[in-house]
Amino acid sequence: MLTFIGLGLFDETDISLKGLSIIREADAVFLETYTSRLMGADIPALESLYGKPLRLLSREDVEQHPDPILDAAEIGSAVFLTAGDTMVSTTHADLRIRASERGIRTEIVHAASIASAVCGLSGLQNYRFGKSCSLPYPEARWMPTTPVEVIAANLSQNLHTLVYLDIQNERYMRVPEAIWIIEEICLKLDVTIPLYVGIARAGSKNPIVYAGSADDLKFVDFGPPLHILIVPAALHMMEREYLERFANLTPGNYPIS
Ligand SMILES: C[S@@+](CC[C@H](N)C(=O)[O-])C[C@H]1O[C@@H](n2cnc3c(N)ncnc32)[C@H](O)[C@@H]1O
Repeated sequence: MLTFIGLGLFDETDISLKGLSIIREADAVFLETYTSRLMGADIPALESLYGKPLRLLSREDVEQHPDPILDAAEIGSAVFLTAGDTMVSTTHADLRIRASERGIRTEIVHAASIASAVCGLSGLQNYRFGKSCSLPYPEARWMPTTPVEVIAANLSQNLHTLVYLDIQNERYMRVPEAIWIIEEICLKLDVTIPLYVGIARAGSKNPIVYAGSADDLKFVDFGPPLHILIVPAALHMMEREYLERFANLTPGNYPIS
């Protein structure tokens, strides 16, 4: 049996009671830390809550060499843990398919995801989001323009864009550096983004949400990671009022629908 369990957004207390009891009964507990992280909990805190040692997995372990996970699930009960919801913006559907091909039963225990948390924190309506994108750190001369192409396509259809920010080992992309990168790509593609919403530490006691132009947000201190960015389409009246109340948006020169 292989159970995919979401850990929620910030620390060890964000897991569901259902998820926790399955982990406590499990024979093998795997945790992947490359798609997202619980920034408010370290590995010893998780192990102490679960009463189990964790086996940490890299992207290669999951995507290229998943046999140790599947072997454990074949002979006993294995759990596969991910921050957020295990099946949101991750590649874990592939692992579930591989398990099924080997005749291993699977189940999912859902959890809060950044994809839904951003709606509550920003007031931007869930049904108005288009395709999301990921923003990688540029490397040497490599700076893919795809994220801005996705944003521009969404803006042309009056849809919001959720931009996931890169995580590389202990390096976490912050909102201001993401905006610098996006604005540089915008210059190349001749795209204008009038408004951004930056969010830090969703699920913690002190999430930060700021809305403003690139020039406003490039210099805001959002504090420690994780961070995420939204490029809103033209705002509905209630979205605008929400951002003014909860995200320091100053009434100004941005599109209203
Ligand atoms: C690829 S997504 C994985 C989403 C995860 N499976 C979920 O359902 O929440 C990871 C990215 O989402 C953003 N993110 C995840 N959790 C966050 C949080 N608590 N606060 C702010 N941003 C977060 C970061 O940009 C991070 O790099």
